[in-house]
Amino acid sequence: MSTSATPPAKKLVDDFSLEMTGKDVEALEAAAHLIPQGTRINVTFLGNEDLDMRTNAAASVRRLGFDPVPHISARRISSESELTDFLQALKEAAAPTKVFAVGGDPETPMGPYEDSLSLIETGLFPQYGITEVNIAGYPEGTPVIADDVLWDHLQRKDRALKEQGLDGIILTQFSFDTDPVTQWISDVRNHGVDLTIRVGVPGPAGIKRLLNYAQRFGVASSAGIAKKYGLSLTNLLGTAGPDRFINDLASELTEASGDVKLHFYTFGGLSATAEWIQDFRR
Ligand SMILES: NC(=O)C1=CN([C@@H]2O[C@H](COP(=O)(O)OP(=O)(O)OC[C@H]3O[C@@H](n4cnc5c(N)ncnc54)[C@H](O)[C@@H]3O)[C@@H](O)[C@H]2O)C=CC1
Ligand SMILES: Nc1nc(=O)c2c([nH]1)NC[C@@H]1CN(c3ccc(C(=O)N[C@@H](CCC(=O)O)C(=O)O)cc3)CN21
Repeated sequence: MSTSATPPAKKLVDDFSLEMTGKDVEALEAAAHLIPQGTRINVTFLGNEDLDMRTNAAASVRRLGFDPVPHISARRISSESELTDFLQALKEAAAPTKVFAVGGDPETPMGPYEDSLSLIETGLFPQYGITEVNIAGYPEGTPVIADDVLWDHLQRKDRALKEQGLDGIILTQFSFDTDPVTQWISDVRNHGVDLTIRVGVPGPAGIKRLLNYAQRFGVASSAGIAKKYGLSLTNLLGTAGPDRFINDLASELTEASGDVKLHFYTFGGLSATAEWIQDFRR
């Protein structure tokens, strides 16, 4: 159950995107009737899945009438041929026009690509039918990368994409607090970056799971933030959804925020998220 969306929040939820893992193909089939045709569905690049699972998941997204956005994690790619094999397999199975290029959590790159800029700079994406590259954004920063490095790379990726005639979108790490998000959106614009921003929000999920992921990814979840979001620290068995977060965010955005949309991290709850969104928009 969720509280309902304010009118600006309804607008913000339009054209949302979702995320699935390579293990979620059956879950996507079950949830498909709840999701508008053409919706962007991202396919994660987790370390415990292989290229076939990811390709197969992207193919199911396409087959069910959605727009696949496969993730490519630079540091998890062991060779150039692994990258081109993956791009070729994706093209044949799912014909994606969009990818999410991200650095990847491994401390040391497993092959020739240290970061997402190196993936973009291979110039390979347009050769495989990709017209839009999504890149990561961190409203709260991220523990392993210094802020000045993040800003520098954001600007360089923006420029590299424009030079290749590729569209770009920023997809953000999830957050439980809208304050750093709205501040960061304004900072992005002040850095001269005009790309559409998809703010990452968790779908409804168990509080324990949400707090675990937050800790793993360096997302703030202090008692004050948890309370504001609706995460009860005394009821870890409960669940929490992003209704307050989305209503707050919608009320804090201004003309100067530019184009802002939402991306839902489903964390194993694809159907629950799709149902939650339907309910929230009603
Ligand atoms: N936001 C998201 O949804 C996701 C984020 N990530 C993680 O976010 C981090 C950065 O990715 P991007 O923003 O695309 O950065 P990026 O690829 O644009 O790299 C920016 C700078 O940070 C360095 N860097 C990247 N990953 C690093 C790491 N794991 N450890 C130490 N230095 C690193 C790069 O060498 C480069 O100098 C990675 O750890 C990535 O795995 C991973 C999956 C999803
Ligand atoms: N730094 C960083 N690294 C990431 O890998 C990452 C982020 N940030 N931000 C959020 C996204 C979304 N992420 C995830 C991570 C795990 C599942 C997942 O479904 N994992 C399990 C099943 C669920 C569970 O048991 O918790 C799996 O099957 O592997 C989904 C999305 C990874 N992502």
